[in-house]
Amino acid sequence: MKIETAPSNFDDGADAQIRACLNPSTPRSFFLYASAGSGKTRSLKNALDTFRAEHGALFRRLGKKIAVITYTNAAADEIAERVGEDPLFPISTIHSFCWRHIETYHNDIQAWLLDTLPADLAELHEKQAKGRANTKAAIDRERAIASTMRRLEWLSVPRRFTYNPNGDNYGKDSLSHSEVLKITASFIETKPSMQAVLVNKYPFLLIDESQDTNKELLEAFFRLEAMNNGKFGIGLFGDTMQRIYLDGHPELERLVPVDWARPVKRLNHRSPQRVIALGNVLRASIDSQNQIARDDSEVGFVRLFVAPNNISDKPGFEQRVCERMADICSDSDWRNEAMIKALTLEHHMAASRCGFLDMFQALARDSRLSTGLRTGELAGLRLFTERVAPLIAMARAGDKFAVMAHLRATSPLLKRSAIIHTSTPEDPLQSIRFGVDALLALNPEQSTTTFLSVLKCVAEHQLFEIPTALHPFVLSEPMMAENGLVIDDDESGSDESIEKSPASLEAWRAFLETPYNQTTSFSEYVSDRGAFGTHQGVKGLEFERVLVILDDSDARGFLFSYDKLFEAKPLSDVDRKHLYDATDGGVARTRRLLYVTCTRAEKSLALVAYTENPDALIAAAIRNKWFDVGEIERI
Ligand SMILES: Nc1ncnc2c1ncn2[C@@H]1O[C@H](COP(=O)(O)OP(=O)(O)OP(=O)(O)O)[C@@H](O)[C@H]1O
Repeated sequence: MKIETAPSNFDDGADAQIRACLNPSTPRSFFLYASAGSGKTRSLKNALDTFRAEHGALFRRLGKKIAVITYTNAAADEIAERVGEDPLFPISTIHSFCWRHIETYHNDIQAWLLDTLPADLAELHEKQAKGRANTKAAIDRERAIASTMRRLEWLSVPRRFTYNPNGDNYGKDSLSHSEVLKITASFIETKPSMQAVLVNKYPFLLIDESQDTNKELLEAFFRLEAMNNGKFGIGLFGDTMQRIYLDGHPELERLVPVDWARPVKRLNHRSPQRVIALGNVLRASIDSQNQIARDDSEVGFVRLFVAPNNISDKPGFEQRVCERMADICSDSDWRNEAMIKALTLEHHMAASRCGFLDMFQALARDSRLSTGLRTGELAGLRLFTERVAPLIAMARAGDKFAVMAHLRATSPLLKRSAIIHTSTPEDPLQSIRFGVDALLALNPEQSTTTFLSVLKCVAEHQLFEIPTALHPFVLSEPMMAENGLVIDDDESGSDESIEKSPASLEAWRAFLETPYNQTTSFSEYVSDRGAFGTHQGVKGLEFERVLVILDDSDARGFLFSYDKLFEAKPLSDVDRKHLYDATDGGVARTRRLLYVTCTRAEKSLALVAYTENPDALIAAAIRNKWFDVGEIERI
C-alpha cells in the first residue's frame, strides 16, 4: 500500500498560524484537529514556548495567563512535563479548572441546586411509577427519593459547598463531578461577573483532547468567545476520530465558527508507513483526513491474525502470534513480553482476562458510571480499592503498625471525637480490633464473599465512611447516623448525584452481589499495573510493538462489536439506522477505538481477531482494503 511522503518540516505552517492567533493585541480562536501522531501536543508546547518568548513579559506585568485544560490528571501531568511548570500557563484538568472558578459562589450554587434537584426528583418518581413495586430496584429508588428530598430540605437554609476534583466527594456539602461541570457551564452563560473574570484573567484558553470535553461546557465557552470577540481566544486541540468518552461533543467540527483559524497538520511523525495507511483507511468513512508519512520513515509491518472465537487457549495463541511477528519483522523483541504493548479494545476483555469481569459488568451496565468505572475513580469503588483492600492486606500480613497508619489516615474510628465517644476508656482501640477481625472472618479471599457482605461489615463496625452511592444498601444506616461517626444521610449529602440516579442504583446493587475478591485485579488494572492496557489508558502514548486484541465474546456489551465492524456479523436495524443517519452507534464507536489503538504503533502492529466467522471477516478485511491477502494469517 503506497503512501505519500514529505519532509519533516512539512507542517511547520500550522505552528506559525497558531502563533499568529496567540497575539494579545489581536486574539483569534483556532481549531487544530489532526490525526494521530501528527504532533498536536507538540504544537501545543511550541505555541506556549513561543508565546513565553514573545509576550511572556507583557502578560506577567498585566497579571494575565493562558489557561491550559485537558481531560485527565495524567494528560495534565504529561503537558506540564513537556512544557515545564510556569505560572504563566496554569495547566489543569477540566474539573479542577471549573471548581476553581465557581467555588466562591455558594449562594448561586445553592440556587442552581434548588432549581435542578426537583427535576431529578420528578425523574425518580416517574421511574418509580412505571417500575414494578416491591422489587429491590423499587426499594432503592424509594431511598434515593427520600435522599433527594432530604437534600432539598438541607438546602432550605444557606449552605456552603465543597468538591474534590480527584475523586471522593463524601459529605452532605459536597458536589458531584457532573454537577460542577453543569454549574460552571450555566454560570459562564448567565453571570457577567464570571465572564469578566475569565476573559480578563485568561485572554487565551487552550483545550487539549477537546473531542472529550463535556459538551455543555464547550458550548458555554463558544458563546463566551462569541461575546468577547477580539478580547478572548480559544484554541482547541484534538481529533474527532479519537473521541472516547460519551461526554464529548459528537459534532464539534460543525459547531466551530467560520472565522476561527483552522491550521492543518497532515504529516504523521510517529508511525511507519504501513500503520499510517491503515489509520487512513479506518477513518476514511468518517472524515477526509488523509495522513502522509515522513520521507525518512520506514515501511513497517502490519498483520492480522484471525481465529475462531471459541478456541480454547487464547493466551497461547497470542504468544504464537508474537513469535510469528518476531520472524516476520526480524525483530526478536517480539519474543520479549516487556517490549510489547498488548491493547484490548474494550475493558470487558481485560476484565475477563484479569479476573474482575463480574464486578465490572455489573457497573458497566449503567453508561453514566462508565468513566468513573474505567478510571477507578467512583467513590463507591474507591471504598474497596483504596480503603478496605489495603486494610485487609495489612491485617493479613500481621502488620499492626501499617494497619494503624492506614486507619489513622482514612477511618472515622480514629478521629478524636470518635475515640472519646465510642471506645471504652481502658482500650480505645477495641472497636478497631473488632472491626478488623470481623472483616477477616468474612474470608474476603473466597469468591463466596460478596462486596455487600464486606460493605455491611465496614458499616456495622464504622471502619470507613460509606460513600453516598452505597448508603441505600447499608441496612444499619440509622445506627450509623445515631452516633454521628459515619456521614449521616438522614440529612443527605449530595456526593455523586449520578451515582444515585435510579439506573445507577440498580448497577450498584448488582455490583454488590459480585465477589469481593475481584477488587485486587481491578485496582491493578485501573492503576495500569496490570499486563493489559486499553484505549483510554494509551491515548496520547506510543509504543514500538503493539498487539491489539479484538474479541466480542469477551466484550459482551452492546456498545462495541468488532465482528460488526469487520462485517463478520450482520448489522441490526439500530446499527443501520445509525449508519444511515450518520449518528453515533456501536459500529462507529468500535471503529474509533480500533483507530486509537492501532495508531499507537511506532514500528510494527499485530491485530488478533477472534470471530464468529473467520471467512467473512477475512473477506471483508481484504474487500475494504484494510489488509492485503499476504498480511492475513488464520488458524
Ligand atoms: N515536528 C516534529 N518533528 C519530530 N518529531 C515530532 C514532530 N512532531 C511530533 N513529533 C513526534 O511524533 C510523536 C507524536 O507527537 P504528539 O504526541 O505530539 O502527537 P499527537 O498528535 O498529540 O498524537 P495523538 O493524537 O496520537 O495522541 C511524538 O513522539 C513527537 O515527539
